[in-house]
Amino acid sequence: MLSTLEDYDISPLTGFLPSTPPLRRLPSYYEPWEVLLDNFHDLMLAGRLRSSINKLLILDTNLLKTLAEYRRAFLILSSLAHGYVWNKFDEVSDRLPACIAKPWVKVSDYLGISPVINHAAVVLWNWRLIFPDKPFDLNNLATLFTFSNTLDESWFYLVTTAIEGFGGRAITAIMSAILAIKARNNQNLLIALKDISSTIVDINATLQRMHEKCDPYVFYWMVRPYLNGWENEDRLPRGLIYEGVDGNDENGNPIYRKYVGASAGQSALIQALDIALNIEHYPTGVKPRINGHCFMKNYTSENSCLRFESKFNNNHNNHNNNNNSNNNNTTQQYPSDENSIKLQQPYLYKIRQNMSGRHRKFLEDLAKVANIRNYIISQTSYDSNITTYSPDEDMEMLQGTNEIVQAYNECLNQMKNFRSKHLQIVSVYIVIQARRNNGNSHSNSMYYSQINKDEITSTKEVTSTKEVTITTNTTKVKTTTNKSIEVKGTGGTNLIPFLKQMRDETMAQEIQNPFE
Ligand code: HEM
Repeated sequence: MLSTLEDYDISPLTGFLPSTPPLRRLPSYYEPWEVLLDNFHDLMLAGRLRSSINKLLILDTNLLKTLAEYRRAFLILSSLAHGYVWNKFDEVSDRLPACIAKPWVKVSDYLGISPVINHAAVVLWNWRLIFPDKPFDLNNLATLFTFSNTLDESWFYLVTTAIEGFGGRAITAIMSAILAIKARNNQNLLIALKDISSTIVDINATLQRMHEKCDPYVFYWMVRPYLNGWENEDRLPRGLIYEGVDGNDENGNPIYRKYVGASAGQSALIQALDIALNIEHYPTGVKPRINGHCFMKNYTSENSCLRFESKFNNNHNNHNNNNNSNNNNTTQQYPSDENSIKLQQPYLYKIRQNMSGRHRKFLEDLAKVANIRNYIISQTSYDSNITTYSPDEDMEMLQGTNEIVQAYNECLNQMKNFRSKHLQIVSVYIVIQARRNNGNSHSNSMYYSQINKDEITSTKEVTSTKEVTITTNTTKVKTTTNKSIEVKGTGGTNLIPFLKQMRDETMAQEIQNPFE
């Protein structure tokens, strides 16, 4: 059973965003952190960000009192940490000094979140209202911090913040749908489904505005590098040392941690919609199978994959292979009991560690009660021969069910539209940018296009497949001689097949309307 939204730190008005704008300054004890953030860009430009951070004293996190203060502390420490590690004017650092690492781990523990930059830090807890007396709206939002000090980066976060702002409506409608099903009130269910789909329409319209003020070049080359984590990261193959936190292993070597960085894929809102609508996602290259055997490699438990088959025999398990560096036995993620958690897209589970603990708990609890699709299917099997209703009442019920099926399918359709638009965005903001590095310059950015060529640190040819891997300071691109390109996502995912499958799985849940 679900607790109250408040227990999950969700607002019926603002969803996963805090119900009041995030705190803009910590109490005076934490002024050294705040001052460093105030001067972040100047210090970086002057080549003094790292040396200034190195001089910080280790501050005591016990003086943080409220949730808002913890969130602000998380934003500051994440920004300073990622600025320290990925500082564009220096070599990448594989160690984070204790003055950041120790408080960051403590604050993260409190929030139930991994100590790495995430969607919550840059989107949920990184905004203010320009006119505080005016409503929450994309045209009334500003960011608190950006790495690149560009309007493009602000816009990238704020479009996403505005999307999260629809979370209040979406979650309220989801809760209404669940209550309506409990009360077997189809009229209320219909209203709730229509609310959900109209909310997704607004989300999609907002997503479309990304192009207005966020230049793909700026995003890819000046922003994205700072959002990287230290897992599946060529420049930090062992991860990052959190000094003063983990100590050394039995051989006396420092212990490294690995985490994936920030991605809007960590939006609890989108995952909540998927869960509520019973949209199921599977490992890339795997599709459900009604009866049969699982052909996936690395699965020792036959039970855990009975319902699945490999779609592409040799290209089926990118996400598993890429995302289990802390977990050698891939079967551990999936209970063999099919009636509990089904075999799911592992990356989506993994990135829940980058959501706050209470939001993660909401998704887990929601999954236990989400039954909209099954309920609607049960309604479509209504048999007029065995009811005692009059023919008129029968007809009314059939029409009602018909409308509910259509309303549910429309929700799926809007989720598919979201994913189609998102795929276009990813192509423009990532894939085309990655290709640009492969020889083409950017007309407006001579300086950076020059840097990009200079940044190429190695190329490796795999002669059998004619693949060339180009490694730069900011990305890794695998290309073939005919210029086709494979680009990785935050979690090391082969992102286009992953995102396309996510889109296709959305419509796979469409309910056939028996009344049409
Ligand atoms: C310039 C804009 C954007 C870019 C370049 C982008 C890029 C990506 C990439 C590369 C992934 C693959 C997984 C990963 O690397 O984590 C991804 C996944 C995802 N992104 Fe975005 N994204 C953008 C904007 C947004 C926005 C505004 C949202 C809204 C919340 C969003 C929601 C998602 C979701 C939910 C996923 C998981 C896959 C899915 O559910 O279909 N993205 N994104």
